[in-house]
Amino acid sequence: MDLLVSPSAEALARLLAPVTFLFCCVPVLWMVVVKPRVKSTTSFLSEVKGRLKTRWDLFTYPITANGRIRAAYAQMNGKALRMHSPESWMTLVSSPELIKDIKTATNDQLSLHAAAKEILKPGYTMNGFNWHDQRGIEGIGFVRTLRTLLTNHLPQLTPGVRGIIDRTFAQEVGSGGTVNVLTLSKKVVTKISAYSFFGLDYAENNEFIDAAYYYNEDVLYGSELLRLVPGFLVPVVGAFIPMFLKRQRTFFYGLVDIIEGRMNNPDPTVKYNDVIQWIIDTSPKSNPWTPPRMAFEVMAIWFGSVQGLATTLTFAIYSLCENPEYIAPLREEMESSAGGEFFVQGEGLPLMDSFLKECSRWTPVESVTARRCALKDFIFSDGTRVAKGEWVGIPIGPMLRDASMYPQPDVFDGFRFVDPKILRGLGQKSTQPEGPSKFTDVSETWHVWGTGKLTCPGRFFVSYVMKHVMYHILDNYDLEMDTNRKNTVHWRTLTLPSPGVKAKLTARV
Ligand code: HEM
Repeated sequence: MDLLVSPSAEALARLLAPVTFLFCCVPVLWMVVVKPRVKSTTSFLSEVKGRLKTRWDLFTYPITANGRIRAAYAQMNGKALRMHSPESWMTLVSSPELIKDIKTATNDQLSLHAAAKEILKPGYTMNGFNWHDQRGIEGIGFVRTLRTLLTNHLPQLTPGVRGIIDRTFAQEVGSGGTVNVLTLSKKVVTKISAYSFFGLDYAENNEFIDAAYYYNEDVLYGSELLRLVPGFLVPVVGAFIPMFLKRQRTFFYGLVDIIEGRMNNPDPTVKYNDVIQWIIDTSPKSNPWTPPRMAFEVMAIWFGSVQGLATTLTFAIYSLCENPEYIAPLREEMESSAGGEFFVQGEGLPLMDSFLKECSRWTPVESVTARRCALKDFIFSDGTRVAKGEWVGIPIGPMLRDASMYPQPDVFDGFRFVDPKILRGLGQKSTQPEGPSKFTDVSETWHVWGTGKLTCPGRFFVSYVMKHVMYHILDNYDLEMDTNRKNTVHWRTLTLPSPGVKAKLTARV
C-alpha cells in the first residue's frame, strides 16, 4: 500500500511546493512591501473603495454628469470645486472674482482649443486636422469674419433666408402635420448656414448639403466612440475612423474646390459676400494658408455653428408649444412696426428676443461653459491651484436656475428680459435685477455666449436665424407638442432633444 502511495505523495509534494512557497512569501511580502504603504487594512479597503467609486463615477459620467454638476454647484457657495471628469479633473468656479481669473488668463495659461481637441479628437475625426493648443497662433480672422462681416451682412441675407425657410417648410410641413422638431430644425438651419457660408448655389446643392449636414454628426459619433474605448486602443480604433468619413471628404474637397476656384480664377465682376470668402480674405498674409488649410478653418467654424443653433432652435420650438400663452403677444409684436423693422435691420423684436433668451435659460444646451485646459499650472486669485493638463469650467446650467440671479428661476417667464416700458405689464411675471437685456448680450450673469475675450462671434447670426424661423412658424401655424413624454435627454454635460419628439403644426386659417 505504502509503495503505491509514496510516488504520488512525492508528486503531490512537488506540485504543492510552489504553492506553499507563495503562501509563505505573500504574507512576508505584504508585511515588508505593502503594509508600510497602507496605514491599516481599513484604510487600504477604503482606498480600494475610493478607487472603485472613481472608476464607477467615470463609467456612469455620460448619463450622470448633468446631475453631478448640479450637485457640485449646490455645494460651491462661491468657492471653487474640483470634480472628476473622464477627460481630466475639472475645477468649477462660479463667483464673479474667480470667473474674472478665467477671463483675464492669457492664451498660454488656459486653452479652449486644447480642451476641444481632447473632446473631439480631430486628428482622427476631422480628416487629420489638428489645430494648435494656443488660440490665435495663426490669427483670429474667423472672429472678424463672423462677429463683424457676417453680422453686418445679415440684413442683405433676409430675402434669401426667407425663401429658404418658405421652401423648407413647404417641403417638410406643407399645410400642416406632425413633424420631428429636431430634424426640421437641422434641415432649415443647415440650409440657411450653407447660404451664408457658401452662397445660394450651394444651399440648393443636395450632395454638398447632405455631406455638410452629416459631417457634424460623424465627428460627434467618432469622438464619442473614441471616448468610450480604453486609452491604449484610441490610436487603433482611431485609425479605422477615416474609412467611415466619406461624407466628410465630400464636404472637404467641395470646399477646397470652391476656395481654389475663387483664388485661381477671380472674376472681377462678381463680389462674393459669404463666410468662405471672408475666411480667404482674413487669412494670414505673412504665412499664407493653402486652400486645404482654409477648408479646415471653414469646417471648424461650421462644426461649432450648425449643431448648437439647430438644438437651441429645437428647444425654443418646444418652449413655444409648452407655453402657448406667448403666441398671441408674439404675433401682435410681429404685426406691429417692430416686424417691419426686423426685416429691414435684421435685428429687433424685443418680445421675441426676450422669449428666445428665456428659452436658452430654460434649456441650456451646455451645462458647463468656458471649459479650458491649463497649459501650465494655474492659480486662481483665492489660491486654488489647477495643475497643468487639468481643466476649469463654469457650471452655467445650474447658475441659470439660481434664484439669486433669476427671480422665480423655476418659472418660465418669456418676457423677464424685456424693458417693462415696452411691455406695459403684459404677462411679465418678474423682472431681472440687473435691468433689461438682449439675447446677444454678454454679462456677469449671462455666460451662455462665453465670457471675457472669448465670446461667441456667431451669436448675432444665431439670434437672426432663430427669429426668422420662429416668425415663419408663428405667422403660418398653430402648434402643440405631439409627444407626451420628456423632451430632453442628458448626455455628458449636454442637454439634447430626446429622439423622436414631435410637434403638431396646423396651418392657420
Ligand atoms: C445657440 C448656438 C450657439 C451657442 C450657445 C454658442 C456658444 C458659444 C460659446 C459659449 C463660445 C465660447 C466657448 C468658450 O468660451 O468655451 C462660443 C465660441 C464660438 N462660437 Fe458659438 N455658439 C453658438 C452658435 C454659433 C454659431 C452659429 C457660430 C458661427 C456662425 C458660432 C461660432 C463660434 C466660434 C467661431 C467660436 C470661437 C470664438 C473664439 O475662439 O474667439 N457659434 N460659442
